[in-house]
Parts: sequence; C-alpha cells; structure tokens
Amino acid sequence: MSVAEQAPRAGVELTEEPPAAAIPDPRSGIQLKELSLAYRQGSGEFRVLERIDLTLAPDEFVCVLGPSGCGKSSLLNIIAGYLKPSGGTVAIDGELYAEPSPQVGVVFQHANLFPWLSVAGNVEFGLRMAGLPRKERREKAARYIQMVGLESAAARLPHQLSGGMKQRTALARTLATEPRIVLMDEPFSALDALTRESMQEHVRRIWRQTGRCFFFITHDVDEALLLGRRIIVMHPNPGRIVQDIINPLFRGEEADDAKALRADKQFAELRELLVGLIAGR
Ligand SMILES: Nc1ncnc2c1ncn2[C@@H]1O[C@H](COP(=O)(O)OP(=O)(O)OP(=O)(O)O)[C@@H](O)[C@H]1O
Repeated sequence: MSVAEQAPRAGVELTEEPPAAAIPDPRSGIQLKELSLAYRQGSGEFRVLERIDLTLAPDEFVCVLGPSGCGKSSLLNIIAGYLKPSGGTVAIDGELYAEPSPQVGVVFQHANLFPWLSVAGNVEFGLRMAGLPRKERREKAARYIQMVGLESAAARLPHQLSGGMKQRTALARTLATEPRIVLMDEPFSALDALTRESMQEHVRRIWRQTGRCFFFITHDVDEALLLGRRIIVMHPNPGRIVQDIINPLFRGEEADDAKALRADKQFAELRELLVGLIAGR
C-alpha cells in the first residue's frame, strides 16, 4: 500500500509497529489540554488557537508544520510560559505551570547571543543566573559546548562565529540549563542549505544523547521528515491540530544518515502527502 493510501488521522500511526512513544503515558512528559488563544478584534475576537490537546512523551521529537499564521509560534510561546492562553492548561509530568520555567528551554530563529561574552560565557550565563557555583557551571558549560562540537571555539566572541556556530552556541546555552523540553522556533531558517543540513545532524545526535523532549517548528517538510519521530500539522482560523502522525521514516539509531533517509522510496511520497495536508488538500 502506498503511503498516500494509508491516510493518516490524528493519533493514528502509519508504522505497523509504532514506537512506544506513540502512546505517551498521560502522567509523564508534556500535556497540553484544551488550549485556546483569542485576541480582541473590534467588538468581536480573533481566535488564534482552539482546543489544542497534545501529550508529548518525555523523549519525544515532534516537528510542527503548518501554513503561516496558523498559530505555531503562539503555541510555542504558550508552552514557554511567555504567553497566557485564553483557556486550557500546560503541564509537565502532570504539574501545571503558566510562567517561564527552568524546565522549558527555547531556541529561536536568531541566536541572540550576548555580543560581549564568549561562547563559553554565553553558555554559562543562564547557569550563573541560576546561582550555580563557578566550578560546576564551567564543567556543565564545557560538556554542552563539546556536545554541539564547539570546543575549539569556546573562547571566541559571537562576531567571530558563523551563523551555524551561533545557533549551536544558542542550543548549548539552552541545553546547559537541562530543561525537560526544548522548544525550537524555525531555528535553522536563517542558515544556508549546507549549514542547515549539518545543524540537523547535530540536533538529531543531541536529541538521542540527551533524551529530552524536542518541540520543533519548521516550514520545511524535508526537515520535519528528517528530524521528527512525530509530525503534527496545524491549520489556521482558528489554529488547530489537523494531523498527528508517527513518521514512518523514523529509524531510531540508524536515523543519522540524512542521505539514506532522502533516498528511501517513501520520502518523496510522504513529502507530497505532507505538502498536501499543509495546503488542506
Ligand atoms: N498580539 C497579537 N494580537 C493579535 N493577533 C495576533 C497577535 N499575535 C499573533 N497574532 C495573530 O495570530 C495568528 C498566529 O500567529 P503565529 O505567529 O502564532 O503564527 P505562525 O503559524 O507561527 O506563523 P509563521 O509561520 O508565519 O511564523 C496570526 O494571524 C497573527 O497575526
């Protein structure tokens, strides 16, 4: 049966034997319940998000796709605690929160590094704010700088880094605080194609090493297929989840070879299917 014939539906896996994470334990990981967001517009309201229900396993890698304006960033900002929803709740391991929390880390499209601090200084910054003793924060920063492959650039200032190196510093800075969930909002969209591919490899490896939950917004269907174990498609007006699928191309440990994944005969088919889903076809 072709992939297109196996029409995916919300919560239904395309794989014959879905990974255990396909059925997350509702008591662990991240739980979004009936989230809604609306802004006042004249005498009425503009509904940005409506009834978002989502449970993510503690080690999930979910990619979020959807047309511009469907509410992806708004959803991320709510999970980050930056934006208050009009209704619904967000919880980690069943514990509700509504403010920015050390359990939630965010990586944006632009690294926003402190220009006067070195790579190591930037990565250590959050740890210093958290009151970690000097020795401990040095060790922790060094561990995550190594994880993103920037050991030899640890003393450099941001203006001495390439775009990819800046984003790797931002990722190390976020990881160093050891959040339960890492939110990434189109983190590679400002990078050239080659750097982007290399960043995807870094992120895939880091995800496997850290075993944390990654919530990754992208406009790039290929990127979602290369990175996501789970892929969510949103539609606008109001913003809602219309598809929630287990990526049949996900190969766990073997998944670090992007070339092999692209060569998989299902890749093009899935790509087309997702493009159609995003466009509402
Ligand atoms: N403060 C606000 N007041 C009113 N409307 C807003 C506000 N912030 C966002 N919106 C609207 O909410 C909708 C969703 O925006 P959001 O940025 O979350 O979408 P998105 O899917 O992330 O878009 P993109 O892919 O272009 O980044 C848009 O129509 C936007 O105009």
